[in-house]
Amino acid sequence: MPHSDHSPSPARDTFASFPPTVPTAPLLRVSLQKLLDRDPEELDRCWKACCELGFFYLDLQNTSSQAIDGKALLQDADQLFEVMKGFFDLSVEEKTQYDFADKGSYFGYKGYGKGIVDAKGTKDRNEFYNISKDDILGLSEQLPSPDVLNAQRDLYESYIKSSHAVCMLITSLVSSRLPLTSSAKDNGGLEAVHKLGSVSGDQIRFVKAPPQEPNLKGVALGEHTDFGSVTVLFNRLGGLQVRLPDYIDAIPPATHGISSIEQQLCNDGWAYVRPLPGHCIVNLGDALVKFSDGKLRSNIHRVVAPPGEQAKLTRYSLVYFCRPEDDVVLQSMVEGGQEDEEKVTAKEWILRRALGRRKADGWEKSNGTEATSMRSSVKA
Ligand SMILES: O=C(O)CCC(=O)C(=O)O
Ligand SMILES: [Fe+2]
Repeated sequence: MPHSDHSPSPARDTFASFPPTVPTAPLLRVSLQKLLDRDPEELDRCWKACCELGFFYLDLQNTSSQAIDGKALLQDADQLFEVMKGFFDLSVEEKTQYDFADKGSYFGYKGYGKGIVDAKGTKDRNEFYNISKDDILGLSEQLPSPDVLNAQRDLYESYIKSSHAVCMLITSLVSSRLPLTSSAKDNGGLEAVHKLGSVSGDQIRFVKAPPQEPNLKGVALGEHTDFGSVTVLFNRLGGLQVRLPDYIDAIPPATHGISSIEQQLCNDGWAYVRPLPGHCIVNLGDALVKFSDGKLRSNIHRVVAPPGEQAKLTRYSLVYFCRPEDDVVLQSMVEGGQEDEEKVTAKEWILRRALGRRKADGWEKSNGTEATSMRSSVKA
């Protein structure tokens, strides 16, 4: 059974083995320290990445700031990779006790094959465990969770606070550059709708994808845009792909040797994201597209089998999703922005999108801002 395999776990050194044979996405590398220092060039580069691709690397090394300690965040992430392995090693029966989808919640466990990856209802090939920020910070009731995870609440709290701070740094940068309406400015801009201490759908996600059959056009996690505002992602093996807009070219492979399946997986603008040690990947979600009336980009991405020799390894990833406060209406906050007919709150939006992907016929209803993501030019 794929979800109870004991294939080798990736250690830090597996970062080095990303193959030179596949095209990769040219994500900008942005320095956290320089952003904290308000380095004008770095702020410009980060803003550009948010508008053009909506994905960039954030270098967390060598930060000396009290505001956000990048090294501590990296250490928390390292520890959480171990914690999640301990959890995923539990029996399927035990893990399934923590699936709360039938109670209308996307927190807790999602078993292997219990989500869909396309409109045809094809089953996913990964497991998730979602931990609510509000649960950990005592803003909501504590959900049942297994002992192996309960023991780590202090670690989650530390990771949540640092990741949220990273998200707020990005949020405040884009808030300062967007032409916000005067009422949005008076109300405190984008930061004011993402307060750590307010009730929201913010969450940690643990992901495990076992090795996929090599002859399969395997998609572990179907193409999607993220539902919320800013995502902080740690992965160590390849497999994440972004679908590049037509104004951004992939970095060609350094050497020959791409497999025919990998080649097919790079059709239509798809390119692999190379994991970088010491960095997280930051990407923007649908809520920022809506608040900015499409000026910011929430790019389509998916997870396929890791490329090359990495395909034999089990892939883990760790995510923090920062989302608007539950009762915030997802609508334009910029001058001249289009009025959305539908006044949907962040809570309704996330529930619709997250739980729709758990139903065989839920694909269309659970779509987000993919159409905006596939537009062919940057909005002026
Ligand atoms: O595992 C990854 O690298 C990406 C995961 C992801 O996109 C998600 O959970 O939304
Ligand atoms: Fe995602």
